[in-house]
Amino acid sequence: MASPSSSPSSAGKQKAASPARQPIFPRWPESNEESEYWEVPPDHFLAQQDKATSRLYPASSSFLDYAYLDEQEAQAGPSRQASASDGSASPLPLAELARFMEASAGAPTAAPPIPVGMPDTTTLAGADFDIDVRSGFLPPEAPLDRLPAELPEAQWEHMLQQARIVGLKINGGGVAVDDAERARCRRWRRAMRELSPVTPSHKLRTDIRYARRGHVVLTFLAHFYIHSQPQATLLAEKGAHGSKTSSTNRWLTSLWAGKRNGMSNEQMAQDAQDARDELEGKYAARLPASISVPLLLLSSQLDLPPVLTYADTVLWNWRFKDASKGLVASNLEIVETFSGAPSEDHFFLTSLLIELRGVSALDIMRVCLDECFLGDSVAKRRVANYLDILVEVIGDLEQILRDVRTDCEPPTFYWAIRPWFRGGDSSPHRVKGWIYPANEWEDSLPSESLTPRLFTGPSAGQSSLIHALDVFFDVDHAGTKARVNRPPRRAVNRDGQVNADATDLPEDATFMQRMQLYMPGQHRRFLTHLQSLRADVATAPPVPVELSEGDIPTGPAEETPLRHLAATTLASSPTHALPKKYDAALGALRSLRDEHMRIATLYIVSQARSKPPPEYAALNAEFVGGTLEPKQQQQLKRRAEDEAEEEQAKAKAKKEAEAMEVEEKGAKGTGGTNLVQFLKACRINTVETLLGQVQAQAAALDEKVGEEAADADSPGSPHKRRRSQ
Ligand code: HEM
Repeated sequence: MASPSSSPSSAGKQKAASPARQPIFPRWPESNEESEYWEVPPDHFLAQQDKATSRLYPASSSFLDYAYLDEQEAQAGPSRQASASDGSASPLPLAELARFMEASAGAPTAAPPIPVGMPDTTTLAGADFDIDVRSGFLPPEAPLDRLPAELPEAQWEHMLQQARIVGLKINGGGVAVDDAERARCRRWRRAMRELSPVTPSHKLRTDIRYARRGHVVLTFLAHFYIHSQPQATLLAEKGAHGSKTSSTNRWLTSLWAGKRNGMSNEQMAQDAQDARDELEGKYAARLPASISVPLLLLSSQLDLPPVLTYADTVLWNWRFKDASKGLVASNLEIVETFSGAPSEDHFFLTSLLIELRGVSALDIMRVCLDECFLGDSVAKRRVANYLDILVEVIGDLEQILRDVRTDCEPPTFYWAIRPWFRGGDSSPHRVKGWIYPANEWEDSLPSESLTPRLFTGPSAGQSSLIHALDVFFDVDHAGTKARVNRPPRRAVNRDGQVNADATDLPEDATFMQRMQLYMPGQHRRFLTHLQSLRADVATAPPVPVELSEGDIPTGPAEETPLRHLAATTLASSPTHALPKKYDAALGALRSLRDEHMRIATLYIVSQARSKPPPEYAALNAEFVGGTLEPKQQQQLKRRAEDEAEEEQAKAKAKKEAEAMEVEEKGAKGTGGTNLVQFLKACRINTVETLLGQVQAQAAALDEKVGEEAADADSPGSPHKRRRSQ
């Protein structure tokens, strides 16, 4: 809470000082500012990504060298250099590509000057951050839903279409999948390996809509390729311990190899080898060059990691049902799914509709920020009114989220959809990380000589909208700020030095920060920009009762404009509506998180405790590639089920023992914070941002909702897994 000693005069001071104040941020974010904010450690995937790119194109630094690609491309269209507005032939920073495109498409290249002393909140819906006043974080035009046949990249579309025709199944499919189907899927994966990589053509390099579609297709192919392979772990583990399974399986594979299925001898031998290789996990975490080479390039261009992201599954994965009706909720449909199940469509659509409704939230944030910087009595009244509308909008977001239940079945979501999303950081049994050969030479190297790279799969936690709301209200996941009854978690010592050790950050903070790295570059920069809008706090920040002056964190602890205005208003006129409205809007955000937590409990935690439906029953490796009599199949199926049950019981006992140990130690997150704790922490961070007395009440309610799920934690919490990244 704003300390009464600091607050009464600060609004006045701020206003008085404003004419002399310089704009808080430049119109275009400076790259050094960004790199300061996002110090990417050398072993981070972004750094690795740059390395991979430079291996492929040695002349490039951290960005693609388009000149090199142009040279390579026989039928290049008008060269980039010729069309670049500055006439420079040097590599174009990739993050600038979209801006360049917008500029060349006739979008305004320069904004009118910002009056001195006023922050540039116009960019909250600015083209430079790829945010549109009508569509927010969604592109205003429907994304491209297919790369045209005349482009070389059409081969990716073809393979995606084939993936659906052969019916790729998660982990090779359950026990119901027959040999012929398995063989078809194996041949699809072989075709992916045999395909020569196509580097992005001129069209994809110069038209962002094409580049985005390319990323969508390649990331779907990547996840199809990795996750449709049979789970070979059981076999590998048992084989390593000399169990019979390995030899049984060899027998099955050779038995299967005796079937012709219309293949030549050579093809049969090849396929039998593939079946063995897949069972041994040879390709389990290694992308073929036909996917990884263009994916690394396009990812670099779009400033995204080379993995399926929220942008691929939601932001760029929709079309109009009827082009003439435009961007209205009832007129949108999802383009790509893995399972083809209506539940998956609805799952993505829920997020899409949230983004669409969120456009109003962005608009309100923008006008509020304008008013905050004026900060006079009229502005305060206006902000209070805008916050009323924001409560309604956030309420709508909650309703949309609640409605996910209408058409998305929890078991289908958990067993048939979610497993496709896993990134390389969360393969439950296999070696962590995926291998991305960066060129054909690397593709010929054995996996052991290449470094696996860790990426997280898509999560709506990558939605810039929710992050933007957090920043706007000043919800502090990093724990660097003092809040009522809460000292900053990242302590400042008596000498005033901030303990900047990242390992001290709570996991909810590192997760939220990491999620920003999976957003399209421009959206990430938008959040950085939004975070840079600080109230110019002339007076000392509030001092929590337990801390003395020397403990107050510096720098990052500055308040955001809205919170500052609300806090100073509370201090100077406790009955003013503004602080109450601020708390009410935060209450709506907390309520959204309450609902989200219920959803996560229903869709993940509860499902993880239940048995999978037969069609998704864990596949025993012995089924893979084997041809069995129905009686033998039954026997093996029973054995597989017994084993799965036994393993579940063991995992449960282990987890309980771990939980008890953690409780005894009173330590938090020794083995990584679990999913429930994580979501709960996000909600607590929201509650702690409240200014008023309602906080104690809200915290109590928080506990209650938390208890609904506290004892029901997912053994495979993705959050737990992410800790290793
Ligand atoms: C069936 C629907 C959903 C389920 C099962 C679900 C599940 C989860 C889970 C397990 C997490 C923890 C982090 C992770 O593993 O990714 C998470 C985080 C998150 N999810 Fe969802 N989610 C759903 C829908 C949504 C939607 C529609 C949105 C909004 C667009 C959303 C926004 C978030 C955010 C912002 C986080 C980060 C934590 C927070 O801010 O509270 N989720 N979700």
